[in-house]
Amino acid sequence: MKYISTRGGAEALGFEDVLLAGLARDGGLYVPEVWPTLTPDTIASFRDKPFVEIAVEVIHPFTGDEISRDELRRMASEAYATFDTSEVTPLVEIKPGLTILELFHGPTLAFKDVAMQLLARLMDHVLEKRGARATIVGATSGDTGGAAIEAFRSSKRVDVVILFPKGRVSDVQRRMMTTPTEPNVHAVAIEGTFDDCQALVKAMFNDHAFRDRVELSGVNSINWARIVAQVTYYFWAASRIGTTEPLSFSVPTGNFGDIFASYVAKRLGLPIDKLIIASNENDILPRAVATGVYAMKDVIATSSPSMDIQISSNFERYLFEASDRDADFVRSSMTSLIATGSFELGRTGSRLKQDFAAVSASEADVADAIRRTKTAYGYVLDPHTACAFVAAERVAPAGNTVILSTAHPAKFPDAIEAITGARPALPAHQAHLMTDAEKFDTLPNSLSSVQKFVLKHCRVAAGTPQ
Ligand SMILES: Cc1ncc(COP(=O)(O)O)c(C=O)c1O
Ligand SMILES: N[C@@H](CCOP(=O)(O)O)C(=O)O
Repeated sequence: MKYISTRGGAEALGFEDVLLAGLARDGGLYVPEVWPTLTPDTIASFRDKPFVEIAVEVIHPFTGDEISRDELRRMASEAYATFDTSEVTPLVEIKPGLTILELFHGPTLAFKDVAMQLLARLMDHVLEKRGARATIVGATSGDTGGAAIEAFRSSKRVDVVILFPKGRVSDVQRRMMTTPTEPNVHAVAIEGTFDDCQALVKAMFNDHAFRDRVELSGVNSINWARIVAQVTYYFWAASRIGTTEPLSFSVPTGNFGDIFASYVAKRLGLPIDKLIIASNENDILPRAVATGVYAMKDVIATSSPSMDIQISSNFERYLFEASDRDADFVRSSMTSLIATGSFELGRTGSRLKQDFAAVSASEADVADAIRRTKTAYGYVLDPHTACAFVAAERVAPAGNTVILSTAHPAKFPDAIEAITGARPALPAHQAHLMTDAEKFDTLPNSLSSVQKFVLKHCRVAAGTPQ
């Protein structure tokens, strides 16, 4: 299996190289040269398989022979043993036809653990094989950072620097990044927004001398392996719901990673009815679907901070597909976005409307949904999941709809307490979190400052022997 860049100007790479590369050298995102498919019989056989086996079947077509099924199975088994349930991502039917897919049973209580726990094992495996080392620089609006630090904190071959927007993540999210004490993990508060953090990361990838010097790698969903590992739970959900009718999925959306994973599941052959993009008040995607123009506004701080995003990285992967793989169109759209803050979707706009429905949930909608589901079903949604609940109520067709629950409500205790009057407790394994000492640096939104920090802290640049 080879991967090509959405901007058409980078060398095609195999899975292991794409895993380590993160962003393509022309600034684009990697996608498979050819989409694999799973047969209806294979998909039907998932009904009797545990999560790990489904993951192996879904991921292996993307790794090809570079990673054997047995190696993949071993790594997936280890990764998902860190979850608090053998089901990994259990389903809860709250009313007939409406099911919550709980993706928050991993160590940092958000859906990021599903991919990150596997990604860390895959990266260590490949680096070990090559006798190499890597420096990961990641951007987070709250959850990717904690998941990455947790997954890589015992890695001997990887240093991790995570940039988060100062004052714009919850206390629990921040502490998951700032309390680990291992010397290879570093959290940095940036004086800016998540979009600024993500732009800094992309700028470091596009500075080839820097990139090569630190062996830069990425764990944001710009990394193809993140997307692939997130495709697994769409198949898992369908296998457990067990209907032959296509399902609809309502997906809380920020960086367009998880919803793009649902699109990949559909391309692989999973029968899907409607894919619903659920945004908070940062409604760039619903506006793009409605108007055919992708136009940035200032970011608004909401009770679902992880989705306070304007530049949805993975939308580029979708544009590439919807334009029938027109790399020139993708490149000029991305150039226009950076230069002017917007671009016209052109003919991809009608495809977007066919492929997705999109809803923006206001803060009042979110609070109302959290109160109503608590009263009606005794179920407390986190604010991100509540956006997906609101979206499903508005546009889901008849039939079975799955709402992706991307975080545990205890990650956002202040927001939940303000809405319901009750403060959700952290699970026992995180009970120490709010009293542990914190360690982090604060930097301005400046590429040179962040690069200096990375150079100072990463072992590759320091010349530590392999
Ligand atoms: C809790 C939570 N829900 C939803 C999202 C949105 O996911 P994506 O960025 O893949 O669209 C995020 C951030 O990525 C998140 O942390
Ligand atoms: N919501 C994310 C933002 C980064 O998304 P990613 O999926 O590209 O890593 C976060 O919580 O950090």
